[in-house]
Amino acid sequence: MTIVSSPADTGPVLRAEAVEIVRDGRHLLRDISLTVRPGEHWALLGANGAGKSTLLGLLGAVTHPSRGVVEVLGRTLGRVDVRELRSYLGHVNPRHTPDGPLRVRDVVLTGLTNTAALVPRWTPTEQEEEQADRLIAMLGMSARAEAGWPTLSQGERGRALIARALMPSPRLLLLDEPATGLDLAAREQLLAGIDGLRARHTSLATVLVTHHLEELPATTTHAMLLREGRCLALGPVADVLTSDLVSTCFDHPVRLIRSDDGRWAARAERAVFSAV
Ligand SMILES: Nc1ncnc2c1ncn2[C@@H]1O[C@H](COP(=O)(O)OP(=O)(O)OP(=O)(O)O)[C@@H](O)[C@H]1O
Repeated sequence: MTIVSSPADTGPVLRAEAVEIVRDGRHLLRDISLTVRPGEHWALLGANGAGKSTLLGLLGAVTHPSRGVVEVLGRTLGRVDVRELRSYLGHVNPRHTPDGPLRVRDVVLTGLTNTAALVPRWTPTEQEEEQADRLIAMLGMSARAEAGWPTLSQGERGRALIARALMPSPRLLLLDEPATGLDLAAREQLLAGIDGLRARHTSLATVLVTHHLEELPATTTHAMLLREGRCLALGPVADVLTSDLVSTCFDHPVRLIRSDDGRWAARAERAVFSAV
């Protein structure tokens, strides 16, 4: 599989400059600037309501900024057909609900038309069918390819939705809390799947939203910390994922631990009570 088909194949995959989003007179995002290059894997972290999903909506060409500039795959929002632009992106929304009694392979194929159901009178080519089967295999789902969507576990759905998002061979994959609702084994399988995907497709860029550091794949290269709609810090993970910055971000003292396998864990700092 080649992950190359999109406008403006060179340069940053995403660029936001001095972006603001205002709704009902309230700033949901303020002064956000960010550049994502091919091969970078960003984590977007912040407490509930910090603005992560709002920012991902901008980066996925779903919404427009109130002020500032957003370029997605080299195209400036506001000057481009966003529906066409979106067809070049992979966007994994764990709340995606397929329309109708679809099998896993059908749901993956709907990634090509970016629809909830199979488009009437649309028939995938042989190559597209093969692509779907390759992606299903890559995400470890071959044994469930013929299964009906309602019979899947949450973890299986998560992996099938990543395969769906990869159908248009995107250069950019956006993942909105992909581990939500997964049990321990399913989460670990999902993270291994994301690590494997990044290793195989070295120019793919990803942005993953979460509020749990334990849900970050080891291959995460960069992070942005959002707090109350503002960027608290951004850059390589070694600079940004520190106990001090994460404590400020979540308004709670935490100790950050990075284990030998490259994964992170956060522990709340306990208050020390002295005996009287
Ligand atoms: N269309 C809208 N109009 C008004 N307020 C909105 C709108 N969309 C989101 N908000 C508010 O903007 C803030 C940021 O929401 P957002 O969903 O981006 O946060 P988040 O960081 O993804 O949170 P969570 O971790 O809880 O999912 C929240 O206070 C939310 O209520």
